[in-house]
Amino acid sequence: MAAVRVQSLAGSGVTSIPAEFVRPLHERPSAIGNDGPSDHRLPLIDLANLDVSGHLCEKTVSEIGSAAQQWGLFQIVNHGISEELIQRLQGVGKEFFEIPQEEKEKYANNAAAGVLEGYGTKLAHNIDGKLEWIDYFFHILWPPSKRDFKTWPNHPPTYREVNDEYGRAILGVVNKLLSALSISLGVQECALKEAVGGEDLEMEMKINYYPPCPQPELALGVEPHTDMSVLTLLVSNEVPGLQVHNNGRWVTVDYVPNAITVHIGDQLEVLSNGKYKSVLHRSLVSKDKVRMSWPIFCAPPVDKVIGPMKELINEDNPPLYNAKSYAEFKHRKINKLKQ
Ligand SMILES: O=C(O)CCC(=O)C(=O)O
Ligand SMILES: [Fe+2]
Repeated sequence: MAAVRVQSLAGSGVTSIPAEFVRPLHERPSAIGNDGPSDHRLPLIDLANLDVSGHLCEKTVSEIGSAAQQWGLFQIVNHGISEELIQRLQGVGKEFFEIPQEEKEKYANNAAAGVLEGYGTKLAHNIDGKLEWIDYFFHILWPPSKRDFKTWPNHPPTYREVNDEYGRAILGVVNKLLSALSISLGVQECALKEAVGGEDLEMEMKINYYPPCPQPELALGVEPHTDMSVLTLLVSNEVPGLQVHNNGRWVTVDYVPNAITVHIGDQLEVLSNGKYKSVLHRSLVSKDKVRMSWPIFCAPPVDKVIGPMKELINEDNPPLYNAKSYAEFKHRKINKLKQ
């Protein structure tokens, strides 16, 4: 049976949301502790001076390191990716979601069978069977040898070239961030990149499409989670919705034009032996606007064994995490098994 798409449901003009989308009281956006004042500004880091003639600027490195420790999430500006390229990326993603439903269904994935690439809608596999107000598109972006163009949108025709260009540009930013995060840990500049597979590092593109929701106060776009990745780099359209959990409350991430939001993922928490925090985050939906976001998940190849970096372990700092292959980590996380 074909999945019911949230975009179709929203487009059918419903004025109340089906029961599966109604979150329990404590999860709702307005629950106590969920709507605390955003008095804390999330770190916004200017990368303009990060790399001056091959030397990483100490001040910027320390800003990145502190943000990774205290928040596990930060926004970066002057990252070197043009506004024009980000707009083109968003343009082709938006165009895909605007094609007729039956055209989109030609790309349907089969998440239940483990085929994640393609067009999808989350199936309920959380304990209370709740659904999320979101459809998505997902495909491997990097390395080029792992791309399967059959799973990429053919429409619009420029989808491939724009994503290729954006992927290459993002990889440059990822490399710089991994260098800065290594230095801030006190290990060699190339240490993290090597630990996550070097040139075999993989990047996955997800396009999140959150249709307008008649009862946004009862629903969630994406429920609270941490990303399994090393790093996630995300751009969104102008509609806010992403929230991060910090000091016992949810803090909304402001929309900053042309900024990229960087999440520390589970693999970096493990590699840093807990110094960097994999950030708990979720997203809310809007009553009358479509929200879209484009996270890129940077991950090790599945056979890469990830554990706390040896340089960080000594008598006073025992390893806090077990080493295991990324495939094993994913299996445990998806099946909610102990790591
Ligand atoms: O849409 C967002 O801002 C966040 C989405 C997210 O957390 C995810 O897709 O993993
Ligand atoms: Fe996420």
